[in-house]
Formats: sequence, structure tokens, C-alpha cells
Amino acid sequence: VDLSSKIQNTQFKNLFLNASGIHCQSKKELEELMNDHYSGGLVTKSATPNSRFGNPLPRYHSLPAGSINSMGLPNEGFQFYLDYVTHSNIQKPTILSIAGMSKEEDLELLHQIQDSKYQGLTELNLSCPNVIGKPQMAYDFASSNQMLKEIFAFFKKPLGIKLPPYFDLVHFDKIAKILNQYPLSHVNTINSIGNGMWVDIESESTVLKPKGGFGGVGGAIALPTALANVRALRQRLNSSINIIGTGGVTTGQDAFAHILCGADMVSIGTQLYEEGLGAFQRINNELIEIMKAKGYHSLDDFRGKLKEQ
Ligand SMILES: C=Cc1c(C(=O)O)[nH]c(=O)[nH]c1=O
Repeated sequence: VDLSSKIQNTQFKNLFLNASGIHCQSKKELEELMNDHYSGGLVTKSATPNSRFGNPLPRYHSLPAGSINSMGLPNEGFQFYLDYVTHSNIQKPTILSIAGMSKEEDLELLHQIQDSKYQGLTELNLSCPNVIGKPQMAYDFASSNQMLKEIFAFFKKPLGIKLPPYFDLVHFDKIAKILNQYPLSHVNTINSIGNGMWVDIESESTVLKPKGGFGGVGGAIALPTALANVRALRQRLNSSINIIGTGGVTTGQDAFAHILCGADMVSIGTQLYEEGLGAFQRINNELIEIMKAKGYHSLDDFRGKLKEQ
């Protein structure tokens, strides 16, 4: 059974990635991830120009079926991640994630990447729901289109976009129409489901401190939304644009479902945070068992071949 996959011309020995933000913020986390045998690639925490502490704690809470977070983009700063993916002992392909606090910052970071020696993939996060006062850009179709136009006037390296979930078929039509105009390497869908709320009954309080308790929701609870976004975008995007399916993957079955819906690669976030790096080996094995039982030898045997009732 072959779990290899690719994004444009970048080959991955297996389809699994960490979701940006999970196990990829510090040097220690990145090195453990780089040396992990059961993930095919490595995604960095979204980087801002300068390092950030992020939002006040508590800012992450485990839920019965997932997680809620309002981290607020804590990261070591762009130069740290650019240095890491450019100079570290590269064992697997990398995706450098960036999230400027404005269009100007995004453009500046992309100019630095364009002018750098970095030859890996880049991912522009247009969907962070937790920076106070910063909207999720990808919900503003006109601004997203304008931003992409300005980016592709100069950026010539492989670039993907991290999208928030959409909940309306017309919105899938609108965002796909925009994205199809640009030579994107991939889209990564979904980011957490923005601005959820969780309440502690005993204390009668929110569980998160930032933003009055509003935070992005992830984990098992997000799987139906993630599968819908992967399927809807696969049905609408040019075949040249690959899809990283993120959201709700806790088992090999969930990964299988993402691939059936059209995902080329699959990211694991909440489950990786809760279980640790062992989640990759377990989910790899579970997916292999499913494929063996069904007589599939490679992901291409069933990718995007979701049947309908
Ligand atoms: C990059 C900020 C993000 C954060 C964060 O740092 O709060 N949390 C998410 O669930 N998704 C994000 O995109």
C-alpha cells in the first residue's frame, strides 16, 4: 500500500501533515516533527513579521469532541521560520505558513520569501479567526481577489491559501471563481470554525479568556464541515490546484473520507495536539488497513471518487 502524494511538483512520502499551529511553533517541536517517520511533510506555525506572545491564557480548551482556541497567533516571528525551513536538516518537504496582520504585511513577507533561497511551499493564512480586530480575510471576496492579484504580480514560488470553512454553496462558487484565476499550488481547507463558544456550567463562565470566550472550533466536531468544504472545492477548483484536507481527522477512516472527497494531503490538528506524534503512526496504520480491506494500492485508486446516493 502506497500512501505517497504530491502538491504540484513536490513529492511527499505520505499524505499526512500537521495542521499549522500544532506541534510546529518552537524549535523543539519543529525538530521532533521533522524527524517523525509517519508524517510526510511539515507545516510551520503561521508567522507574523515579529514574534508574538499571542492572546492571554486560558486560550485553548479541550472539548468532548474536539477543541476551542483563541491563541492569537503566538509565534517566534517570520525570520525564525524562514531560517528553519531554509537551513535546518530537511528530512521532508516543508510548508512555510504566514499570516501578516494586514495586506501590506502579507505582501512584505511574500517579497522576503520570493527574494530568499527558500525553495519549499508557502501557505498564506487568510483565515485566522482569533486576532482581535483582524477579520478573516477569506470571508471578504473582493479583498481576497485584490490581494491575490497583487501577490501573483511578483510571487513566482509555489503558493497555497489556508481557507476558513464556508457554509453556503454560493460562497463555494464565489471563492472558487476567484481562486481559479490564480496559479495556486493548493488550497488548505478548513481552518478552525471561527468564533465558537464553550461554557463551564459549574463556574458559569466562558472557558477561554480572550475575546470574551469566542474561539475557533476544531477536532472531531468539525469533520462534517471539513468534508463538505473539501468536496465542494474539489468539485469547483481547477484540477491544477491541489487540496490539503484539514479538520476533524482523528482516525484512518476520517482520512479516508477526506481523500474520497478529493483531498490530496490530509492535516491533523486537534488530535495531534491531544495524542502527540503517535497519532501519525496510528492513523497511518488505520488507513493502510482500510485500503487493504478494500483492495486499494494507492490514494489515486479512490481519491475524489465519492459516490452519491
Ligand atoms: C494563525 C492563527 C490561527 C489561530 C491562532 O493563532 O489563534 N488559531 C486557529 O485556529 N487558526 C488560525 O489560523
